[in-house]
Amino acid sequence: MTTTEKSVAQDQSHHGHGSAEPLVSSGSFSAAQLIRSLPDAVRKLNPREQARNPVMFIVWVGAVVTTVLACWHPSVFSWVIAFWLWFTSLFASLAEAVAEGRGKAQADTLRKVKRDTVARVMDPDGSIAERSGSELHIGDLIVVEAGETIAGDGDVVDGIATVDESAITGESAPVIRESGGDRSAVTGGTVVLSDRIIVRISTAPGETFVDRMIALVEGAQRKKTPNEIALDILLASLTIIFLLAVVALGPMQQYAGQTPDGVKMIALLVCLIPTTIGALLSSIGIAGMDRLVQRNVLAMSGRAVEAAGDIDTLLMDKTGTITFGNRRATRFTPAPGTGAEAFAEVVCASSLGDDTPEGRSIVDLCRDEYHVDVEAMRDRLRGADIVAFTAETRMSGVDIPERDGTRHVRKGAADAVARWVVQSGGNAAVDLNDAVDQVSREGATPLLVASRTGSTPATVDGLVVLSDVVKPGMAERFAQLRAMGITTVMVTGDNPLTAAAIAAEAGVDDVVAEATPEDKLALIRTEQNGGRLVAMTGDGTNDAPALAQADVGLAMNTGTSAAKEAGNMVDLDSDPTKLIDVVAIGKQLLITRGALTTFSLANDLAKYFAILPALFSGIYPALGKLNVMHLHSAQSAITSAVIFNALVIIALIPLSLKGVRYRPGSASRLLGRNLLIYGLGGVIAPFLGIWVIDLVVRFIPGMG
Ligand SMILES: Nc1ncnc2c1ncn2[C@@H]1O[C@H](COP(=O)(O)OP(=O)(O)OP(=O)(O)O)[C@@H](O)[C@H]1O
Ligand SMILES: [K+]
Ligand SMILES: [Mg+2]
Repeated sequence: MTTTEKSVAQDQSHHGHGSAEPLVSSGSFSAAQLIRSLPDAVRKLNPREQARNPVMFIVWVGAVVTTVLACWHPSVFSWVIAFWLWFTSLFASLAEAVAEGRGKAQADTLRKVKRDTVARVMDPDGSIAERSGSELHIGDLIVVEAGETIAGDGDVVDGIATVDESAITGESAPVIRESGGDRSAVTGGTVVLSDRIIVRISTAPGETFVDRMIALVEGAQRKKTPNEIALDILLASLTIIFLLAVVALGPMQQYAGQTPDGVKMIALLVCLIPTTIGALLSSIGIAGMDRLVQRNVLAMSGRAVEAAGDIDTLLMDKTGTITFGNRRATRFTPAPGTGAEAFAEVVCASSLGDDTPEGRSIVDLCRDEYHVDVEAMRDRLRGADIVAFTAETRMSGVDIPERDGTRHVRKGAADAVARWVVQSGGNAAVDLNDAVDQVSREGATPLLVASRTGSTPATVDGLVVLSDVVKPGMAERFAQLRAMGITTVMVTGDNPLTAAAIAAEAGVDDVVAEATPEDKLALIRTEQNGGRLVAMTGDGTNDAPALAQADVGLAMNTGTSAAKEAGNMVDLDSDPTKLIDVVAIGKQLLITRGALTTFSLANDLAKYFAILPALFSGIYPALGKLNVMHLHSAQSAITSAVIFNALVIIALIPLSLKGVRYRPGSASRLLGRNLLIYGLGGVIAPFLGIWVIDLVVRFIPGMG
């Protein structure tokens, strides 16, 4: 076994792990995190930071004004309220600081990966110059050999190597990176273990994958999602309504012959406005992203995480996503009348210029099994025109100038080659059709090989069999997706029979074969026009348009740079069924936000009714009868409410970070259950909490 083969085996076994892991890892949380984040939370109390959150900004302004009033007319009551309003602001900042703090350690680890490396840059004339990794430009070609660190992100344009990506993926098994195929992307900071590759730099220093990962885990570039903005607007509107309602109390009190008390009115306002969800909203979002990072998925936008929670359809490509993606030639079948050796010569000619992994595996088979003199063949093909493989033509080949006219050789998908044969007046309906179907039904990929010289009709020469292996554990994971209400569709450029065979083995719901990149894109648009949210996973450059169009575009880390750039998520483990976790985490995020919003609003409403009787019984004695909890006085009631309001934030930080439990099931039942727990709980909690706090607060001197 060569090093390369050995690591392929490791690569494959490592993919298998994913299937046995739990559905959603609940985030960790410890009280120590609260203490550690305290300095950051204090830093967040500056007005610029506070102004980003309308609800909490009102609390902050309230705390400032109350402090001024307390200095002006000092009283125990004013000072107690001022203190607890500052605590409210601090607790809210703490929620965000704790959520952000969890990414900081990870960011520090990643920074170590980013240390500057010297790159050997290949100039157009072939000479090599050493340059610092931070001075690389897009398009530069760098040479990396065994034992060296890759200086920047890019695609392998020449060679094949095993690469240690553990610094980024945490996975110790080396992976293969090679030119030409869908496993060409390399990440700056990873280490080449064997062989030598030439990499074309695809990202500018400072904007690399690791840079983006650091920004992501630190939450530095976190933007509010449209849903969060909508909720912010709703909360701000509620805040304005309550502000007006509280201001209107002033004249009412004056009318009743009392001087309005500024501190009391500010305290009442803070109790009424939705501070709980206002304080926890951003930490819920950050925690969602963080949970994905824990699962080795990098989400480039919060919007994608939310969309994942509502996905209806999942599209996947076949090779490299459902299968391992090292499609290799395993046997040749010549057409009747063509000799095995003659056929191997033709196949070899068609593949010598084909720089895809499939093409190289064909040349290997020609040399090893059919004893073709590959070097002699290479010499003979010097003046020939290479026809490179494209996903549109689904063919590759070569045009060789010969004495009696140009000899055209093509190999590719059976339907594409058949069309090429018919176009030149040849007969594609050869005796190989049964063999093609047979190979396809096994789930292998048949490539037809055909040729013609000058203007004579083309003939089919034979068949190449490419084999690939379905990643283990697919069927049960797709069954889980089905239970979540998600339809799985395999879209592949391969022929319908092969596609159907692999689809059956992998257990997907639907399959689309012979799809070009445009077809994949069109399929997503059709789904989206039908009002469905679509996720796409893929690894190839030909998947990039679809990855960009999908609501959730999950690119495999093994894929090409183009795919990783186009998608809005990257799975470092390159496991398409990871989408199950992504969906679960997205759903959990939406559910958690819904639950805490329900709780917050119910809570505020209940607080109002809990303290109203005690507050106004001085003005309207009849209200005193409604003071069912026998709160001590107006002052103690409002103080208790403010304290309760602040403590609720602290109490709910763990839930906002860990998320509400999510199990696949009917959405309406889940909604009903959450309304019951968080709606009813939100109504009852303030009555209990304020009653208990009031029992203590009443002993503070000056509480009436
Ligand atoms: N090097 C090659 N030369 C000629 N034909 C090829 C070559 N590689 C693949 N093909 C043919 O082209 C078809 C499409 O390949 P492509 O890699 O574009 O598929 P795809 O759309 O990415 O689908 P998937 O990745 O799911 O197989 C293959 O099924 C195969 O028949
Ligand atoms: K409140
Ligand atoms: Mg592909």
